[in-house]
Amino acid sequence: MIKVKNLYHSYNNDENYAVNDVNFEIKKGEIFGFLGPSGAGKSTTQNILVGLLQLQKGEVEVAGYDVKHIKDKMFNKIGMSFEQSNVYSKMSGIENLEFYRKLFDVKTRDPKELIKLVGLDGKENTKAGKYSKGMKHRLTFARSMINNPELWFLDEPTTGLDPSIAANIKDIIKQENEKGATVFLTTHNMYIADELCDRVAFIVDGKIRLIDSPKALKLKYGEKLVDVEYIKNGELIKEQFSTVAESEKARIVEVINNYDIQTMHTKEATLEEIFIKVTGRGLV
Ligand SMILES: Nc1ncnc2c1ncn2[C@@H]1O[C@H](COP(=O)(O)OP(=O)(O)OP(=O)(O)O)[C@@H](O)[C@H]1O
Repeated sequence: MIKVKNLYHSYNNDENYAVNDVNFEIKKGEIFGFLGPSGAGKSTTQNILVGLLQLQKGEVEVAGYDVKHIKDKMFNKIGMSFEQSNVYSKMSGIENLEFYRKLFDVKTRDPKELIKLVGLDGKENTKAGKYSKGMKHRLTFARSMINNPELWFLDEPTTGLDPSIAANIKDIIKQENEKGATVFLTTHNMYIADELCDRVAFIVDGKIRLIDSPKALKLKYGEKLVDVEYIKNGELIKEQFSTVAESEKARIVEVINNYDIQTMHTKEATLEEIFIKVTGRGLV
């Protein structure tokens, strides 16, 4: 669905690259997370992919189109929901969607259905200029789905939303993906990436440091430990065991068989910890 080969971009046309020899491929049906701190080169890469920035150097294919020669038809296949909500403030929510759907020459979705899906029903006739930041964000998100995109670019789709609305947005992303949409997700948020992505790329200083599935990364970088709390002689005991060392494995079984277990947790590395370990950088 996306092929990127030896991609470079310099804003000043010098050797100071915002994107520096980036390579990756995204298969149909994948949710691919592009993760990195501020200034890493995420937006620059994404903007080249969707034609907002001109390709300077490298090869980029998006939904079967070479972005060197972008055809209008490519936009029938893609959807974009970026962090800066750019809705028309003098139009209502529903008018924004009705207006936008006319730009496509493929079958589009019913604006009322989309308004409901993102929880803006009851506010569909209010001018978008009167919407809160989160509501504008949801309207932009709904708008990005109007052409049933095969390839969906999402930039920080849950940032600034309250937890229940963010959970709803995550569910919609999962549902659309199950229906076949390929997702390119740009974020600093490791939790959403961990929950949604089939694979993630870590990008820092314009370079991809690693691409893998969150599960494989956790297996590779996670510590094989388990924290156990149990009651012994009326006292709460906390102990940590290795799940690899034979003697400690036997001890876990012994504790389970003989004492009242209160809590038991594996010490799985978070994506954020892995990011720091791999790149030596935090995510902000
Ligand atoms: N229009 C521009 N002109 C000059 N330099 C720019 C421009 N846009 C971005 N840059 C620089 O390019 C580099 C990559 O920026 P980019 O916006 O792609 O990062 P990002 O990972 O998307 O960051 P954020 O998470 O903050 O959006 C940064 O050093 C940034 O300062």
